[in-house]
Amino acid sequence: YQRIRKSTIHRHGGDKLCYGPGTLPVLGNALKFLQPRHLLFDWFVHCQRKYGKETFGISIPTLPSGVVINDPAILEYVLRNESTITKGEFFRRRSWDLFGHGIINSDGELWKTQRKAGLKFFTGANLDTLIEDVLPNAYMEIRAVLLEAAGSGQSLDLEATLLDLTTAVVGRMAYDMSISASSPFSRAFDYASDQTGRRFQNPLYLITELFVGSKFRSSLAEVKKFGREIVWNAKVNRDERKPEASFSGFGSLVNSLMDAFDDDPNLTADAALNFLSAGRDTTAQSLTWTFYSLMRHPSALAILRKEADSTFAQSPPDHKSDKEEHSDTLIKLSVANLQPTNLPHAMSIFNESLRLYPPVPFEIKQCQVDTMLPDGTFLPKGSIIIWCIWAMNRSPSAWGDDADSFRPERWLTNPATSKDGHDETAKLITKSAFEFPVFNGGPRSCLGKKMAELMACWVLVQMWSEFDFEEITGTQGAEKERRSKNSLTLPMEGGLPCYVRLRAREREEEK
Ligand code: HEM
Repeated sequence: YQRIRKSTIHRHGGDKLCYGPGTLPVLGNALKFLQPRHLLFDWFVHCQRKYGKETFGISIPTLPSGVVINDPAILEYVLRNESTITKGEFFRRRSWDLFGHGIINSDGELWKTQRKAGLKFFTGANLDTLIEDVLPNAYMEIRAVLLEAAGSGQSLDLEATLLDLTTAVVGRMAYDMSISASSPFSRAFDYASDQTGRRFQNPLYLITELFVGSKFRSSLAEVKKFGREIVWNAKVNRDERKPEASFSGFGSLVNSLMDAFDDDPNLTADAALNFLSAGRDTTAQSLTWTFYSLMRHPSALAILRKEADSTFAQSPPDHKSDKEEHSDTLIKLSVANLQPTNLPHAMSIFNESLRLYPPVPFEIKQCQVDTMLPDGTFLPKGSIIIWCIWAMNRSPSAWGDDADSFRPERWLTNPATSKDGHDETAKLITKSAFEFPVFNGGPRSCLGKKMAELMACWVLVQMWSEFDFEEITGTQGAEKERRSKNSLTLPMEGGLPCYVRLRAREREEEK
């Protein structure tokens, strides 16, 4: 009896482990996982509301048994025990083809080496370069597209535009390369990411891919080819001793990675691709959902603009030409003036959007040894632990009865008292990484959190100061809550088609 008990998930103290609603006798939760992604999110939210913080079991035939956790204290335990509760084989097998030896996929020494190389990259000096040089230059390209759309009245896909921006920024910062979001690599990466995400929902993916996997395989080949190009480009730069190919500024990440891996091209290529994918998709998607939220909540937009206008008093930009230097055209922003103390309302809007639409909506870890969670749930070696950030972030016990509503004020100590909702004494509330796990927590917390927050504030201030965006609704289902399409992250299904106009303030002045 003891042997059987040690090989199954159970609760100490005699409490029975619950299983999610709709669990079937033999199939377990397999059918739930085959559903479209938004229905799976709904199911996790339903479970969260039914069981609160209680851990519950999940079972899918052919897969290791597992539990879903919902309690920040248990999540903290899981994330802090990185040496025994790791990414593991379950995750690695599914994402190997895309992420290979990269940081997202690795544990132990391989992970530590990449983490150290990454830490060298996210320095204060590099963040200054990002905000004062790389981001303004990359933005001038997409600003030209926005001005053209505003002039012609043509719609554009704002998600694609924001992805262009983050791809260009991460490409320049990390690899000193111009990368375009519409390149064959980017399209291949997008498809491969979608298919990799599906592997986590389909226990029979190995069989399915035998029949319908050829596009996936060619996309993976394209992605790997691009990884080799990054390394080749870095080597050329180093051999030519370009002054910027050093350990600070442009391209410094790939230099640190090559150094860490003794110039091994395969390891460096995998590592480089992982940083690119970790940084550009998540940031573009977080901005897309934030713009979407602002278009649907004009009062929050008014507060954002009030804060930006009063913090960065400026003359309206000259729209006549899109060829000027960014220094003549854009609001001058530095890392120091993009801090949350300076822009609490902008950060509250970004956080609230990240809460409702977390770019990494699920996480999975695997126990490398028999594990006892703090609530007495026993997990034999090999069990998986899942947490659904999408559902945790909508928990009424953690966020109140209005957890489903977009309400940036919940992030402020001094919720708006003035008539227009903008309060200059407001301060941003901080939450622990375990209560608000959008950037993960513990030793594997996101390395790019500060970079993402700075980019978000910069883009929100700059773009909304100059432009108005109007979501195109009326197409099928567009007026309803938008959904995410399948992926490892949270792209919007159908993108975010919008009309762009010069901000009304400027239009009024022009009349
Ligand atoms: C809003 C934007 C972002 C969000 C929501 C986000 C979220 C996350 C999450 C949840 C993880 C943990 C993933 C896992 O272990 O399964 C992570 C890890 C990571 N993120 Fe981010 N991220 C963002 C932006 C960035 C940026 C801009 C970069 C860099 C350019 C970056 C680099 C990384 C790296 C390197 C890791 C791996 C850390 C490790 O395993 O030690 N992230 N991020």
